[in-house]
Amino acid sequence: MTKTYTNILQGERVQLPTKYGHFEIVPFQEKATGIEHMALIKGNFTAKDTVLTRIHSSCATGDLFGSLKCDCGEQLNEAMKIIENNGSGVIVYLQQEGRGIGLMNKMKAYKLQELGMDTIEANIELGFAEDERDYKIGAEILSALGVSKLNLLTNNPDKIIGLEQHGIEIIKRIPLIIKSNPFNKFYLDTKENHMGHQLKEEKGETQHYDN
Ligand SMILES: Nc1nc2c(ncn2[C@@H]2O[C@H](COP(=O)(O)OP(=O)(O)OP(=O)(O)O)[C@@H](O)[C@H]2O)c(=O)[nH]1
Ligand SMILES: [Zn+2]
Repeated sequence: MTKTYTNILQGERVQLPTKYGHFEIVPFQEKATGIEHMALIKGNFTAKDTVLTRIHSSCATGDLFGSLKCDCGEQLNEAMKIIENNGSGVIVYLQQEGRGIGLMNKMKAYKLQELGMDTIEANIELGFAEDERDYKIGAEILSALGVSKLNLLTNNPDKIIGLEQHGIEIIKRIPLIIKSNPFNKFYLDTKENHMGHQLKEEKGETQHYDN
């Protein structure tokens, strides 16, 4: 049954057995644009629970094809494993390809990176901000699922700010650090040194390595 919220429609929630564990999946559609997102859900929670959550922006190259140029695919798989082990949690999968610039532009950005630019310079050269995403729809999807307090799996401080701006409370950040490889080392270094991503071990925080 479709449910209607302010900016989104929520579709049918169904079972999704995966190689990482048994989840449920539910689609969402933005009313204004028709853009579709989805949430992967494990277990039961109530409004007062702090829910282990990953907000993941789509990366077709990494998530579908296992690209080694970024850490997205491994982060997604790792988040599913962590939530499965936890027994409950949510992954909100947002259609925000290329940090919100879309696939055509992301490939233009990759071409510029082949010519020597870093991931930020390439976006700027194309006339975009370094990151075009916002987390309003992500926050609305969480609200639709009855989630308002999170332990958030991320290295990206912008996600915390972006969700808090839309009424979601972040209780704890849990790093999601993937070992670098020769193809993504420069990209990960750029995220750490110029985009504020926290990719080093912090005192008191649990590390997750995908080996
Ligand atoms: N424009 C652009 N986008 C990229 C590039 N490499 C990866 N992406 C996109 O970057 C986004 C990464 O999303 P996430 O993995 O959710 O988030 P993140 O900002 O890396 O933060 P984490 O939560 O720490 O993973 C995806 O939308 C990818 O498609 C690139 O070189 N240029
Ligand atoms: Zn990626």
